[in-house]
Amino acid sequence: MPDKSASPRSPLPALILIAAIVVVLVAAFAYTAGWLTPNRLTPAKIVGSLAPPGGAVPGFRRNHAKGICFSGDFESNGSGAAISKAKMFMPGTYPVTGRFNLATPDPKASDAMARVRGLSLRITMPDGSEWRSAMIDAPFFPVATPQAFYELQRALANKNDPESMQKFAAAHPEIAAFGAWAGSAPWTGSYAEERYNSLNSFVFTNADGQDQTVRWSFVPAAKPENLTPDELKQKGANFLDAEITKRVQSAPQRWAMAVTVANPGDATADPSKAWPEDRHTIEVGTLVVKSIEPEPDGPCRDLNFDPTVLPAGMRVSDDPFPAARSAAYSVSFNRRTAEDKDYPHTPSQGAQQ
Ligand code: HEM
Repeated sequence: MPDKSASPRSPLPALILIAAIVVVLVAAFAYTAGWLTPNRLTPAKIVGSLAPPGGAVPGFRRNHAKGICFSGDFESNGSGAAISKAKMFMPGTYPVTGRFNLATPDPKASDAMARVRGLSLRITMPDGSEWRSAMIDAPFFPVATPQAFYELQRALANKNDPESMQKFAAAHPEIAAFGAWAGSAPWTGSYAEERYNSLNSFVFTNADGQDQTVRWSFVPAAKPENLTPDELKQKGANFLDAEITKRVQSAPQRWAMAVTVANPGDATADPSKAWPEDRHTIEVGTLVVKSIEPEPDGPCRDLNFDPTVLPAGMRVSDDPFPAARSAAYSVSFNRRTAEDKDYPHTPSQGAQQ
């Protein structure tokens, strides 16, 4: 018989446990939302910092907002298989969707004002795997960390403190080399005459399981013809789009893909540090740009050239940028595609990330 005189079990411990679980869940949510760490750098904050003076331009990329799409092929010569088992390094030809672009958050910026030009690529392999990459023509990045990139945007936008950039440069001396490059490097008159660099480091793994840390560049076949400052000034605001459209109509344009392997001790986690020129470099194939399509009707508009979309045989390294970029590009992609009505074109196929 049950002992009716015994007191019923107290519900208190169960209630305390439930309350504790609720507290942990609320704390996890608050942490994720950044409420407990207001100074933590979030992808939304970093993307917010990229707005031009008049505010973000709805419907457009939050950086590298001005650009033009292209289609073409990657012709692999097979040499890349020695360092990566990625399918795109097997001998063969693989379709490419890409975008030439300018490093500005303003889609109406004049081409003569944008110092940095970019090349974005998506190579699709027969098994459906993809390689995406977004490179620039600078030989190194202005800053060493994603946090410094955010602080740079804040310093550039800080109109209340005339010394904000001097203070930034004192705290981030690596920016001096970039300033020297930006002030002295020649300007060409064509996207086709630029060399584009990954700057970030990645790890390639070959079929034998050997890892090597690498960077890559796309080296133009076209000879760079430098513009004088006067010639640059006389160019129209959109001369680069007009030039590349005409040039590709008359002949496909080519870039050799060169993969550079790090030596032990090279700065793999810091894209503001170029590696010495003598590093082992393998030419693995050729990018052939065959047609140019305006961005509004083009296949690149609703692509996110997330640098962490990598096939088997490639992975991110100790470089913190690709992960930070991936998170920021996703915020930018989500914002711009949600603002579709503000962009001068509605894709019939819907957005793809
Ligand atoms: C923490 C550092 C960085 C941040 C926060 C950042 C942010 C962004 C954002 C928000 C976009 C627009 C993405 C979209 O809407 O699809 C973008 C595009 C781009 N970024 Fe970055 N970026 C960073 C570093 C870099 C680096 C290191 C490179 C080159 C080595 C680079 C090259 C590009 C290029 C070429 C594009 C154009 C991509 C396209 O055509 O869609 N960025 N960046």
